Amino acid sequence: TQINKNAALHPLWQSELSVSGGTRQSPINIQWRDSVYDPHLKPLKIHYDPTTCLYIWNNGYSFQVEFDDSADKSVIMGGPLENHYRLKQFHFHWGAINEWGSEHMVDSKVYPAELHLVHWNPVTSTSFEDAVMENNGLVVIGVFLKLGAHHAGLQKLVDALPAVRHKDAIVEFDVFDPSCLMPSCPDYWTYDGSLTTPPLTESVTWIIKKTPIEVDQNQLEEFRMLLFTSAGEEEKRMVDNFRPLQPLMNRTVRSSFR
Ligand SMILES: NS(=O)(=O)c1ccc(B(O)O)cc1
Ligand SMILES: [Zn+2]
Repeated sequence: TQINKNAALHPLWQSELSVSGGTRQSPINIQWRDSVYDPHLKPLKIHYDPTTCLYIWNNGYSFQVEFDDSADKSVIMGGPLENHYRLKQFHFHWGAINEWGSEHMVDSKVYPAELHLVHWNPVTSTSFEDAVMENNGLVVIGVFLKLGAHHAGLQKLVDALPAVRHKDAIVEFDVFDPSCLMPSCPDYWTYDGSLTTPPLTESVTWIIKKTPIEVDQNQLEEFRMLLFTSAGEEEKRMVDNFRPLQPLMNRTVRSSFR
């Protein structure tokens, strides 16, 4: 398998080679012209219950908002999916500057940040942890962030970031509807891939939204004030927490739009 040229990006991935024998690793560069329109792809249906939001925490490589996934309250279905999937958490990846930060790219265009909404299949798995190891146990929706207008929905998240500045910090985050982070355009690409951080398991159906959401400079800069490090340690700013591009190998990216 291809050895990542710039794997020495971040301690988390420093020792990383492409998962030995990995044939469906993520992220990838989506070549628009090579994607294949699939008329059988249905519209994605999203029903998030804002009261299932639990807390926000700094896990040492991103900030993450966790949801109560003990019932089918916040679910997605349709699109390329055969059944419904439960929302477990969402998090972001971003750069030190606006010139890079996203994990996926579109025709080699990189965005300053990327949102991942992580869901698991309660029909074939009994828990998220099981689903991580299951073929197609997970669905991650990727949404690109671009520099532009202030995002009022995101600001509620941004206002909580100072409280989770250090690794392992956690703060209650009671009512939040992540649908507000979804672009209104229904168009997406979909392909079979993997987690982009260890364990890098090849269990993810990726759904990448074509249209980015806009956030402003101050909001991006708040992301960059988070720390990889715990309280008391020498401070390391949490930036560039994205994985290098992985080879497409024998995969086709399908599009829901012509
Ligand atoms: N970055 S990602 O969405 O591929 C992802 C999601 C979940 C986990 B995990 O729960 O370990 C790791 C990476
Ligand atoms: Zn991610």
